Amino acid sequence: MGGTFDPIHNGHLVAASEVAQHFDLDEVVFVPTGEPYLKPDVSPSEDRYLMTVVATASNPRFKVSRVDIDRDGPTYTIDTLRDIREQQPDADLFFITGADAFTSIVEWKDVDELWELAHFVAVTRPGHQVSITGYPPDRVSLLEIPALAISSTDCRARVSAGYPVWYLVPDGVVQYISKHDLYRRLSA
Ligand SMILES: Nc1ncnc2c1ncn2[C@@H]1O[C@H](COP(=O)(O)OP(=O)(O)OP(=O)(O)O)[C@@H](O)[C@H]1O
Ligand SMILES: O=C(O)c1ccc[n+]([C@@H]2O[C@H](COP(=O)([O-])O)[C@@H](O)[C@H]2O)c1
Repeated sequence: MGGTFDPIHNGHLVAASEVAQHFDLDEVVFVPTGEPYLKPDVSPSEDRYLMTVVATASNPRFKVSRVDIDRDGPTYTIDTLRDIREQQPDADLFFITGADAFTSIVEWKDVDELWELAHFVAVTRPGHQVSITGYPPDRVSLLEIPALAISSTDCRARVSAGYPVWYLVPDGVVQYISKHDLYRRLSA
């Protein structure tokens, strides 16, 4: 599951857990982006990586990969999947996206090759419509999951405005945000 995770929140974790259960996955690898070229002004990748480590630590089936943050340049999923394929040549790969991310996939780099490297799972997300019609049916699935209307944007705005993010993000992530003074000085 790729994401900017700025910060990781319970919507991400529920999505990963639901997909793992539905597709009987051995593990879910969270891959924080290095340079998400469509998102300006993200927090340092090490902070986003460490929050992802903290958030996933209690689940033995959840892992975190550094492939995107250790690669220079803009982050493209085609590179993510090639790197993970190289590390795990025998794995059957699934790439998890929310409804909004899946809808933009036609604009992603080398989109036609993506289907060869992984099965894509689009999960439902409140406020976002999604359809998988027209995509390769054996390589793309749609999964309805419990609706959690949480976004990283909203979490950042809440911290900036002095509102709590308890129970929107895991406890360890609340503590990380506080200790490292993240999101206090947003301009918006
Ligand atoms: N509440 C949610 N339910 C389902 N999928 C989600 C949810 N939040 C995020 N996702 C999906 O998780 C992936 C990573 O999301 P990302 O890290 O960009 O979080 P975000 O909440 O969308 O962030 P931002 O608000 O900064 O755009 C994307 O595929 C996104 O669609
Ligand atoms: O490959 C691309 O061109 C591409 C364009 C936009 C997003 N992605 C990937 O989609 C995932 C979710 O991205 P985001 O920006 O919604 O956090 C993350 O793994 C990104 O690297 C990938």
